[in-house]
Amino acid sequence: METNIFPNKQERHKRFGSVPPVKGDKPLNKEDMTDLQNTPNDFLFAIDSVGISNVKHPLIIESDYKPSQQTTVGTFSLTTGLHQMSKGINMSRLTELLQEYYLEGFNVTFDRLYSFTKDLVERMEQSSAQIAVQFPWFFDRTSPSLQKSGLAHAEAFMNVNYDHDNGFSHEVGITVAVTTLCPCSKEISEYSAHNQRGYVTIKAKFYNPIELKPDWKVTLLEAAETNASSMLYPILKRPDEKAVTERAYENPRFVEDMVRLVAADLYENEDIKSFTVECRNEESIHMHDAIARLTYTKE
Ligand SMILES: Nc1nc2c(ncn2[C@@H]2O[C@H](COP(=O)(O)OP(=O)(O)OP(=O)(O)O)[C@@H](O)[C@H]2O)c(=O)[nH]1
Repeated sequence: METNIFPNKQERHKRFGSVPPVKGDKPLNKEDMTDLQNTPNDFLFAIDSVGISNVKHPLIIESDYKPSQQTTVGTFSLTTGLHQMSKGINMSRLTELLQEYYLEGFNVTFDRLYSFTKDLVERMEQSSAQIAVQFPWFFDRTSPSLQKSGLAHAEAFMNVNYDHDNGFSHEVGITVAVTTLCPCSKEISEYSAHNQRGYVTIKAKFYNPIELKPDWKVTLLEAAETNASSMLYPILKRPDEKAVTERAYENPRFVEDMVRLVAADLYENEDIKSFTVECRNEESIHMHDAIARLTYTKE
């Protein structure tokens, strides 16, 4: 092949429209640049939350199911309140703090998230801060008959807020995929019953999140899966498939049944203060979904 048939890279860029930078008169050093965000004035309103969302970042989670520790990818939202007299927050400090926590090994426990929001309030010189993180959680799952092991996953989230006046608040949750078999279809048909993949979403608040001993992810996962027609499995051989099919037939569930049965388990759990349960079935004999939702707060 003939070499040097192209102009060099700089020439090529020029040919494709690149131009040299203008000789500007704006300052180049940080200390000489205007700090617009920190210009004080009356900016009419205070703001509840301002910051960044859709931040992808690795994090560490621990679990009562195997693997007991894993690195996964979180999608973060990092925000603070903003005083009426401040024009803007210093957004670079949000990812700066995330990097500091990452270098220490960002293990997303309640403890660490509480500490993060408090650090954020100080760093941002505001009186409230919020962190919200959503991540896939992987766990070992063995098939019901032949005990074939594989990795399943659920989507989990943790939200923590801190403000000077009210302290900390939190909400955590999980979305779990399950099988639901239609009770009506089973009742009216000579044989078979249609079934579908259902998505159970549980949001919960705990009385004492910092001291919480059992893994909240496992608590919520089990509430969803043990009340479904069947849980899902990554690997199923023929004896396993038979077991799952028959178990689903023995445990038919409407979306209404799902949210009520899951709610009963959460009600009985003494660590849980309030919860919301939603079930969405992707109907296999319709083009639409069936949905139900239930919210409960203990006295
Ligand atoms: N407040 C605000 N910042 C934005 C907005 N859009 C982008 N920015 C960010 O502004 C950031 C730079 O601002 P600062 O964090 O205030 O930088 P700085 O003043 O050098 O940081 P400090 O030394 O910590 O005060 C960049 O990361 C931009 O992404 C916006 O709508 N509002």
